[in-house]
Amino acid sequence: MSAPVVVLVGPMGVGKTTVGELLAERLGTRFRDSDADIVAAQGRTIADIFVDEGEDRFRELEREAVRTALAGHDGVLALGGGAVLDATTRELLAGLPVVYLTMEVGEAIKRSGLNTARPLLAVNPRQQWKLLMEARRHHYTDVARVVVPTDDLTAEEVTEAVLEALGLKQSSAQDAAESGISGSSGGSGDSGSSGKEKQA
Ligand SMILES: Nc1ncnc2c1ncn2[C@@H]1O[C@H](COP(=O)(O)OP(=O)(O)O)[C@@H](O)[C@H]1O
Ligand SMILES: O=C(O)C1=C[C@@H](OP(=O)(O)O)[C@@H](O)[C@H](O)C1
Ligand SMILES: [Mg+2]
Repeated sequence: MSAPVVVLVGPMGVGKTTVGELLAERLGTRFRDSDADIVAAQGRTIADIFVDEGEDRFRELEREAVRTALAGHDGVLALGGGAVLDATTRELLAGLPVVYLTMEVGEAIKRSGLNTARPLLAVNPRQQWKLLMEARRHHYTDVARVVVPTDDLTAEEVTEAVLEALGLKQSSAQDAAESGISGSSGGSGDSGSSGKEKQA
């Protein structure tokens, strides 16, 4: 049975979809996103599913979408921000290379606050985001192998930090060997922001 090489979790707008695509490119593997799978299967937007059938129904669809993706995908998988609310999903994530992308509330509002595609933030986004994080933060932490803060980083920088945090980044010696450069010294100027192992 295949298993994803990276699973991204974290709040709405933190960059799971964006960084997931970049990671898949860097790793030469495929990208999958539970929200996109739901939209494709349902032929409706996430916002329409929430309006037509409510959040509970969306969570059911999400549970099945995540289960299917976890069982049949060996690339990078981005989950919707609320997927970790489901206990079965959290169990399925045990032992996998799960990365929790984090950001502060101000950054969250910049990235997604005014985006009506995310119905849970449509009204009073700052307060909603804080409430959601209070309810979810411990789940993200529980399922994650590593935590990668994303404030003040570009999506490309977050991608590098994720690779580094999971030990998937080639050393500069390997990079140099593959690109035919010998006697390399010094890095690319890449600094800081590597992910940290989650505290027990
Ligand atoms: N590191 C980043 N810095 C600034 N903006 C970002 C970053 N990562 C993603 N974004 C932007 O934030 C928005 C939400 O990103 P997205 O990947 O959809 O997040 P998620 O899938 O976690 O909800 C998009 O407009 C995206 O371009
Ligand atoms: O956090 C959530 O409850 C949600 C996050 C969204 O995905 P992103 O985290 O990719 O924005 C999407 O699944 C839906 O709008 C609900
Ligand atoms: Mg997304």
